[in-house]
Amino acid sequence: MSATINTRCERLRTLFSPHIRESHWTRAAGLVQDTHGFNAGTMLRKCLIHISLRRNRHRYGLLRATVRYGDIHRRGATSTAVMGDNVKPKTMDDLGGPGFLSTLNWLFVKGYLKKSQLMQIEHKKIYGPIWRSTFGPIVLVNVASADLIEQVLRQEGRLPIRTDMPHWRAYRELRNQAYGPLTEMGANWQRIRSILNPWLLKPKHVSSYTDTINQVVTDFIDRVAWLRETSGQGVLVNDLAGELYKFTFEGTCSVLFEKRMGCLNEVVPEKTLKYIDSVGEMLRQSQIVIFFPKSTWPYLPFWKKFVKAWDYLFNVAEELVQEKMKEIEERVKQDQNVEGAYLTHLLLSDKMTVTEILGSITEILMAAVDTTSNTIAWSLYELAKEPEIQEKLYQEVISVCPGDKVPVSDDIAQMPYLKAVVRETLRMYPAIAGNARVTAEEEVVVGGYVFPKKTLFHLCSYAASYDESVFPNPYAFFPDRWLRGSEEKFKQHPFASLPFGFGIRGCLGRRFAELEMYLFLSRMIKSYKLRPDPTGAEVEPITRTLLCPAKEINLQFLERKVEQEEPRAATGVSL
Ligand code: HEM
Repeated sequence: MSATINTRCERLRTLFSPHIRESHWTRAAGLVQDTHGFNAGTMLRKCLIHISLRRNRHRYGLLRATVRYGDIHRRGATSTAVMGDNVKPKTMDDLGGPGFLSTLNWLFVKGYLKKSQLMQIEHKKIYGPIWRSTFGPIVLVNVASADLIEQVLRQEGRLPIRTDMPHWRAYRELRNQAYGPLTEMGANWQRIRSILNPWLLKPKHVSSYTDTINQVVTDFIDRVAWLRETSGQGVLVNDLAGELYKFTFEGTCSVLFEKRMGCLNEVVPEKTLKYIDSVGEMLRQSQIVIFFPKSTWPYLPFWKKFVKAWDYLFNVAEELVQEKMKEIEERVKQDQNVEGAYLTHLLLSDKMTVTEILGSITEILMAAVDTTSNTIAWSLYELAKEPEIQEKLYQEVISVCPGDKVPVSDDIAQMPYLKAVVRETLRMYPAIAGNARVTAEEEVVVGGYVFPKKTLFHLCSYAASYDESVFPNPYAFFPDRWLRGSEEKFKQHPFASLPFGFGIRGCLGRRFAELEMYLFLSRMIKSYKLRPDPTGAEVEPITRTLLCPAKEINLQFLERKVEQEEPRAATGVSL
């Protein structure tokens, strides 16, 4: 290494010594030697990116990380942390972005409160893929490209934190309830995830839920027939997302508690309807409460509604837990076998207190229902608009499961197009349009900026999954882009669409949700041809904490066995 570079190295080392470990430094210095002719600024960038991506080095290698960084840099996505020899790293204060008043203007005057997913795209156009914004007491750093999302996630630390969710946690403190996987943090979060994970994430356990899920799918198919006849002029199903909500609630309760709730009966129990309303209400109020400082919450009507909704969600879960405990006690008394499904395993394992189980079950049930039902609703909505894609899916399903054969989990492994349909739906309609991470353990470098510990990063998943440079023609529903061997799949960035999140803090219900969606779609497509709402109504997504349809999705279900002439004369709509 030349003397000049050595001197510069030492100067940079002094400046960044708290952030650079010896091993990182040695490696970065080696790189400078390899690429002589680079100036000290380039070297610094290499050092920083090396540090920021160090957990990445085994998988991608330092060279690729550096090349990636170079790409971002050339596109003007980040600002260099270097100013000749006067090296001054850029910080959060150097980031552009809307202040609090401007944010209020965007949300309440320009009307983005309900479509904040689109605000990600608009802000990215204005500020580039990294910007800072202020929401009441909260300052966050938004990252909206696959590269930058990767950089944040690779530095999430040993015990990742999504956000500290002060209002959700405050409810639990108010009512003396335990935190569940969504709200818990640190070592206790790790402990409860290690107990909750096996029966929801291990493939062999998840595939054991196939028959239970298939029974619920059968009931839903019957319900579709009933809805078409009673309220759909023989063909329509109105408010599909609402109907699917009942399906996922029933499916989740069957798997978690081995209990049928009667949600798919002709008359839906009052309790289920109230549960559905309470989840909606809690998510709506949650979005508003967070804008206000914690000290004002007790005086806010939004907070009271938020608390009331959570009370109901906890009450329903508590009843189910109590019931299961009684059932187990009875069986033990009668010397009967007490094997069972998810809740039974938790209760029998003795690794969590009953209060902890209640905290976790409430959150799991809440997290399971909206996410999966909306994703299925969007799949059906897109399939109805695209008869060719639907036909391709139908042909795949009947080639694996001809005649009356009901698909089971092993069959799904042979249905790549079905998986691509779900993947594409999740790209276009990610149930969580914006994920988050708080980098609690260390300072991090993202996009060439140095951020202090406890920075809250907003991962703009929606904007990233509509990035034209990763997904050409991003507004088109094109499942083929996910097929192995397709040209596009080859170029995709693995962090451009992460619908179930990432790493050890990733979705607890991913495998269960996927199985439920695959079984549902494969069976529905075998039974019915889908066609759009005869009125031609288009449905946009809105953000209500989760991404949801802005209005009812109504679709036509044409029976396949007795193929109907389409379109139905009564509708007068050409398809
Ligand atoms: C299509 C369906 C679903 C989608 C798109 C989805 C998406 C997500 C995402 C993006 C996260 C955040 C992960 C991260 O921060 O990296 C998450 C977390 C979570 N999900 Fe899901 N989810 C779905 C279904 C489910 C189901 C069915 C369950 C339960 C059976 C569930 C339970 C959870 C829980 C408990 C967490 C919190 C995990 C933690 O913080 O440790 N989800 N989900």
